[in-house]
Amino acid sequence: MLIHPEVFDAETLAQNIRKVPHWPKQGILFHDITPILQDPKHFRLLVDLLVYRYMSEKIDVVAGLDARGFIIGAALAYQLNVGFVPIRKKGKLPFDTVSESYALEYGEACVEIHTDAVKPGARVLLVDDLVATGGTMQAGINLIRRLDAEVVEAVSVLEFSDLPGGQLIREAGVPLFSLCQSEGDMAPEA
Ligand SMILES: O=P(O)(O)OC[C@H]1O[C@H](OP(=O)(O)OP(=O)(O)O)[C@H](O)[C@@H]1O
Ligand SMILES: Nc1ncnc2[nH]cnc12
Repeated sequence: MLIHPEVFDAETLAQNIRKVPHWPKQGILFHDITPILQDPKHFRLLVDLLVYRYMSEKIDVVAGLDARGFIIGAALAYQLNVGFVPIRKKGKLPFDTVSESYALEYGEACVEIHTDAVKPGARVLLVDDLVATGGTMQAGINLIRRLDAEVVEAVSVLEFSDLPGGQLIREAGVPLFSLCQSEGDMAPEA
């Protein structure tokens, strides 16, 4: 049975995101969603809020970004009764892939998707835990578009509203739905 969104709201989720200063490097305030996942009520709330949003939409497949997008995306796909496609960090997928490189606040990364993972014209929901610079989500959008499929909406648990990531995604023509917004990912001076 689904938790109705009026029973719990997304503020409950925001309160369960742990902030870890100076991880993975000095100056970054890491927003850790694992406390949501490890509590069955909050994990269900997170997934059910998204199930309610998309259960009446025509979605062909959910794609999840490595790594926490796998957890949320797979649970959502299961409930929506559609398939799940992983978009993985470089070198992990065994079959033919297309790749996109991008910059993170704390380094560089490259993500890949199997070339047969989504059909041309498929309506895809793209899921990750967080949008900071938007580089990861944008790379995922580019991959899906390169397979001639459509990103119906990009979904995140948390969006940093003081970074341009969300805006960039929307300007790329993809609606972004974030359950929570937060300002500032800079850790206080040590
Ligand atoms: O909007 P962006 O600036 O691209 O940042 C967001 C990404 O950063 C984090 O993952 P990370 O790359 O740290 O990898 P991980 O999932 O392996 O922890 C997060 O889970 C997003 O995928
Ligand atoms: N501050 C942050 N916390 C968690 N994931 C991130 N990805 C990029 N910046 C991040």
